[in-house]
Amino acid sequence: MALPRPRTRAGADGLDRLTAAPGTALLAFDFDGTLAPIVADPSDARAHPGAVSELARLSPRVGRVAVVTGRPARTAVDYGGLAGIGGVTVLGQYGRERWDGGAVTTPAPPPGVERVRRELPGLLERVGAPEGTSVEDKGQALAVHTRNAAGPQAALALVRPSLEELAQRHGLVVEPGRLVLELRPPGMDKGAALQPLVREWGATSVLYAGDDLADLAAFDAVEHLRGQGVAGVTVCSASEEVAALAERADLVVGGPAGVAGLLAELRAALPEAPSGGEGGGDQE
Ligand SMILES: O=P(O)(O)OC[C@H]1O[C@H](O[C@H]2O[C@H](CO)[C@@H](O)[C@H](O)[C@H]2O)[C@H](O)[C@@H](O)[C@@H]1O
Repeated sequence: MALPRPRTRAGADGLDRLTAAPGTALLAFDFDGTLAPIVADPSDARAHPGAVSELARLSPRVGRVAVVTGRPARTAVDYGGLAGIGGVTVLGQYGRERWDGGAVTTPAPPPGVERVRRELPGLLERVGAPEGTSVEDKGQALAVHTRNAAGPQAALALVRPSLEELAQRHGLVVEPGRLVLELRPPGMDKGAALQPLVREWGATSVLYAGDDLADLAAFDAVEHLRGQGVAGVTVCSASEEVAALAERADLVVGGPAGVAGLLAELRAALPEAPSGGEGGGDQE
């Protein structure tokens, strides 16, 4: 299969420049919904096997690979099998955490997180959150999931006003996602996380793939970087749950399996890695 042609001129230029100079390309990916198929229980999420194996093969052929996720960095490393792949950086919790093949660097969460942790169970009970609503405690943030409620969208709409009030009262923001509302610290987003990586590695091109609303900030960053001479391609890992990314992206592929396919096509378009270069993990 041939590498697909982005539907925008800027995206096509971005992909051309990436394949012409892969050694200074940054490939960045969201985790859930992009590298990992969406599943009912967040703790069951694992990267698509094809995506992981293609990342391992691609990593030695490009400048750098990054995963930019709302998950804790360590969770993405473990669920993604990323510790076995060299040249990968993981920015977790929307860029508050960083893993580079070693320990995770993470700041202390602001005090509002602990206050929200204490108040959340009582609040969900008071507003009548239906059975199946669950809380994922990520240390730096708390996520309220409704995927397993009988009416997931209605449940989300029911709890949203109270969660917004709670977040605001404790200096947090609400990050909406796929049948989830996260209460997290302000001041960081995936775009603010991505841009310093591009500068740090002197990337001349960047590809960013995502599936959810939080990835729009990274799409914004790619478009901003184009204005600064960094070529860019945005990729939507499409689903029936989110329309906004497909409308914006240069390339649209069918979920994590489609991302794996795109990575295979990209690899085929790049020169071979130096011998022995593929798949080696960073030292932990
Ligand atoms: O930035 P991401 O890597 O996309 O992470 C965003 C959130 O994804 C996870 O929730 C989503 O995936 C779950 C597992 O497939 C699914 O059950 C849930 O409905 C989705 O919203 C994760 O649990 C969150 O912590 C992430 O922030």
